[in-house]
Amino acid sequence: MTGLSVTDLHAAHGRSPVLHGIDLTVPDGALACVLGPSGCGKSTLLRVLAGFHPAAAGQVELHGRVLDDGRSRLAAEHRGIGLVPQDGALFPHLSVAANIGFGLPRSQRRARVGELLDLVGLPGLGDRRPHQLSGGQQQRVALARALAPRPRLLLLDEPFAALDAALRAELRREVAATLRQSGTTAVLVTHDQDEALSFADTIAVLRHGRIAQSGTPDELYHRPADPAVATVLGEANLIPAKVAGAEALTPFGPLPLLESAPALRTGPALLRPGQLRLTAEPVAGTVPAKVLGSDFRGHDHRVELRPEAAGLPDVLIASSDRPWPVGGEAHVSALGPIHLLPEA
Ligand SMILES: Nc1ncnc2c1ncn2[C@@H]1O[C@H](COP(=O)(O)OP(=O)(O)OP(=O)(O)O)[C@@H](O)[C@H]1O
Repeated sequence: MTGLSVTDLHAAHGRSPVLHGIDLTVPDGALACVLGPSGCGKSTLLRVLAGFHPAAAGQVELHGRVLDDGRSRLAAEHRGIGLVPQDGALFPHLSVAANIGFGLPRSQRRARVGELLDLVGLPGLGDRRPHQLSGGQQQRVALARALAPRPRLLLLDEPFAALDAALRAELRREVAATLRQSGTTAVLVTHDQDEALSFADTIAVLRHGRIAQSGTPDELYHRPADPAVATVLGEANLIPAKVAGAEALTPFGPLPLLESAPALRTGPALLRPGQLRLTAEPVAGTVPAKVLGSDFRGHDHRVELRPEAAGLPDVLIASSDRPWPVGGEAHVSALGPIHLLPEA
């Protein structure tokens, strides 16, 4: 069943159009992510969904009920939509329990607040004030407060942006688990591709107020529609390729194709850093390269290389399980399958 359905949605700030025909479908209970750079219209989209900003045209529907069709709109307080803002926006003078129970009928408050404190992993902290909590705990309270009235849709506006990297990763895992446990349909907006890839069942890439592509994280990462989407989802090496039978001819030799019947015959092929292998000695099919940089990232080393072969980009990015001496030589080979993209 469809939870949220957005059709040909347009919105503007004054006379400046910001959203130019957004189509977005989020199945009931699914977690969706809208990924895009600053200024592409993410917050405007969330505000239209929440009912704080009017649609200029198009339609927003939640569980079959029209919320806005560009002419009439349902007031924000009647939409059953929760919002977790970037900074949590807790009431500083109220306890954690009072923050969570703020919008609830008095009779339900105690039981529901206790349930939510357990759900977000903060049992026993109901009497504290927000300033007595860490940043991550405050965001969990903001999530609990948004979930308290059992919203039909939860909107999350870069809710982890202010947290440090380790806590951000941990909290988004917890939040995704909490939302799945409560069966809540949710839309998260972010400019962080790791967040989108790890959080969502479906990702929509927003570019200049238009959805450039939507699909599962796996589809978008491995089969982006164009070079710009490829880059938004993570580091991308784009190398020239030409289809020949079941393979593509590339400067790394013939490589198998991801699609059995590719739509394109030539074009840049996508190789993620993990698809490049480095060896100290040349072997069949390797391309020599100079090591420009080697950075340890915990789980791997990001190696920047300048290939010494015609037809390749100036810089290649590889992922390696060991560091490579900067200024030294490495030999690069590529692993298929590869996916062809239209020219940028
Ligand atoms: N209140 C406003 N009045 C006029 N223009 C606005 C207003 N709010 C946003 N805009 C413009 O609309 C466009 C989209 O802004 P929006 O805040 O939706 O983008 P965003 O993707 O959420 O950006 P960020 O990630 O930086 O928050 C931008 O060009 C912005 O300057």
